[in-house]
Amino acid sequence: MLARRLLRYSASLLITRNHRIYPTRAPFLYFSMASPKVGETRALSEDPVTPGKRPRLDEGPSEPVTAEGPIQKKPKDKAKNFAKKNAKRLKKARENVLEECSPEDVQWKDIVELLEQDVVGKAIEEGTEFQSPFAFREEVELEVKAISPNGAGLAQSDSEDKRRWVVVVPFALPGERVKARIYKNARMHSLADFIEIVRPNSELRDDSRIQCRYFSKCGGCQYQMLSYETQLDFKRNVVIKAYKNYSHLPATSIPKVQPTIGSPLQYGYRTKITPHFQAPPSKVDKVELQKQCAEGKAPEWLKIGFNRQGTSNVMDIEECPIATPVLNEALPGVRDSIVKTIHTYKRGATLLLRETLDTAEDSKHPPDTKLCNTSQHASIREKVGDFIFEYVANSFFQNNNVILPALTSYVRDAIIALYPNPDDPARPDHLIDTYCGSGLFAITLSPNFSKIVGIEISAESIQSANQNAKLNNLPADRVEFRKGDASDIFQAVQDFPPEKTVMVIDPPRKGCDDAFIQQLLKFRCKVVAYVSCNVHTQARDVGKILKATEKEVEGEGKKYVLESLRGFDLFPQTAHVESVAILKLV
Ligand SMILES: C[S@@+](CC[C@H](N)C(=O)[O-])C[C@H]1O[C@@H](n2cnc3c(N)ncnc32)[C@H](O)[C@@H]1O
Repeated sequence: MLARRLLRYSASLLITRNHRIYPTRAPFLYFSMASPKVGETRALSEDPVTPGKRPRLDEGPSEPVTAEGPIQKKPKDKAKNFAKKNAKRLKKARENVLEECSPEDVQWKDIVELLEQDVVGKAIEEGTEFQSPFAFREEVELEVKAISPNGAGLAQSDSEDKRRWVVVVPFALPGERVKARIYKNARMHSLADFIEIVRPNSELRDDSRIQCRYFSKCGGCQYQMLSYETQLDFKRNVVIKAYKNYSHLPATSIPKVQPTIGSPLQYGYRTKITPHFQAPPSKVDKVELQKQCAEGKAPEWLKIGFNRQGTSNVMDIEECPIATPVLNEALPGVRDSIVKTIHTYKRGATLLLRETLDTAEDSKHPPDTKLCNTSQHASIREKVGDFIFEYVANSFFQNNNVILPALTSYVRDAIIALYPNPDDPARPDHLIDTYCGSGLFAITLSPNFSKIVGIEISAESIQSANQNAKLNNLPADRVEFRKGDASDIFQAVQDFPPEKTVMVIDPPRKGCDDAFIQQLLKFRCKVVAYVSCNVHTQARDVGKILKATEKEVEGEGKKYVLESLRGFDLFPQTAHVESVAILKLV
């Protein structure tokens, strides 16, 4: 009987606590939940939090579907395979060391805070940290206690035997009572689908604010029910918590986090969207499909859109209110063209819709007309204040154009504020823009610096950046872009005197590597402006930089201090926050 299945591991397992690994006794793991019915998958325990493919409750079973219906497997084999897979997953989960600053790690810290370290420590020692009190697909009522940086509510049951467990429920706010359905059990927590609000927190929630018909199903937005002011406050708290949890700095070294700067547009701001779709199921009758496609009738299995919340299942999306009007106008046509050609696809694909200024020389449109580009390799043009930027459609550029003047001028002003007197000989006038992309910071800050270099790993972006310098009439002997790995830049900038230099750092989500930080510490430029789309890795890196200089100088000489910290809301209605940290050598 599956219900009495006893999984025994004889080898000692390694379990992590606070990122330390230590051996423990070999645990016996009992699963006492009701046995799964044949044909039903159940997550007894899985790798913590990684949302993977899972059967959608509203979409029926997860078996491969053919034109004749689901392929039937022998029930006995299924149960056996399931138990085997589950045992493997559990073993992996127990051995899993969360990567510092990963989304799982960030959430785990909140779970520990909510449950309290003692409770978590005891469960780990007793080997019960994967023994969920909830069954797969169980519907539960929960009290939401906190909100996670990813925008999901962290909830607990008020029944005594289930209280020492967290349930992560999207679209639920602190102070609310919600109904949710468990779909995955992990270490000391479960993931659940939001079902409904039982008791709203009307101080925070007003559902009449929601502007998207897919909200609470699509995984794109989390905060449409909140006032914009509350969204900005939540994001400020994410910055505060990130520095508390990841910088390892004393509270006295962390300045008061300034209020988050909002986006001038809270809907219709996103200049790039990437809807995707899956290929026709292999058993589909291609001839029949082709006929259907020619008539422009979308087959039922074809979904073109974004991932459903918490899954990698695509949901059909016909409009996206956070995308610009130009992209929304183009979307139906792009979708139709896929419907008509879907029979030609052997694999799924991701579409690109990117807003661009019309650059055609023979254009009949008025100046500054915006168009939707769908080609991956086209040249995109946008303006940031008075500056012009061109870049290849599938390369990196910030996706909220309307906030960029505020973001770039904030970075400029925060640097200048450290040396307000233009005649101050100590005022730095050299700028190194690392991870520069197509030159956003180098070019927008160029009026305030006499010599500028940008470094970037993508040859295509460097080509765009050099072209952008020309487009903005910046001579090559003043502004130059060089292809290179940021970890290796300091060889390339030996003509930049550190005492005259400001450095902008804007790395990808994973932050800077140790090689980069070591070289930065050696170079020791006067000011560092660290812009980041992942405040957790930013906090980690800033902590490393400050601690290293503090240790080296031991109270003497120059060290970095964190002058200011502030979030920018590049993505309203979502939980994302961009963070700007200004460091000064004193
Ligand atoms: C977040 S984007 C910032 C781009 C630019 N600052 C902007 O705002 O448009 C990060 C950039 O870092 C580049 N990059 C990633 N790894 C790098 C590395 N090791 N060295 C240099 N550039 C890198 C990426 O190609 C990307 O253009």
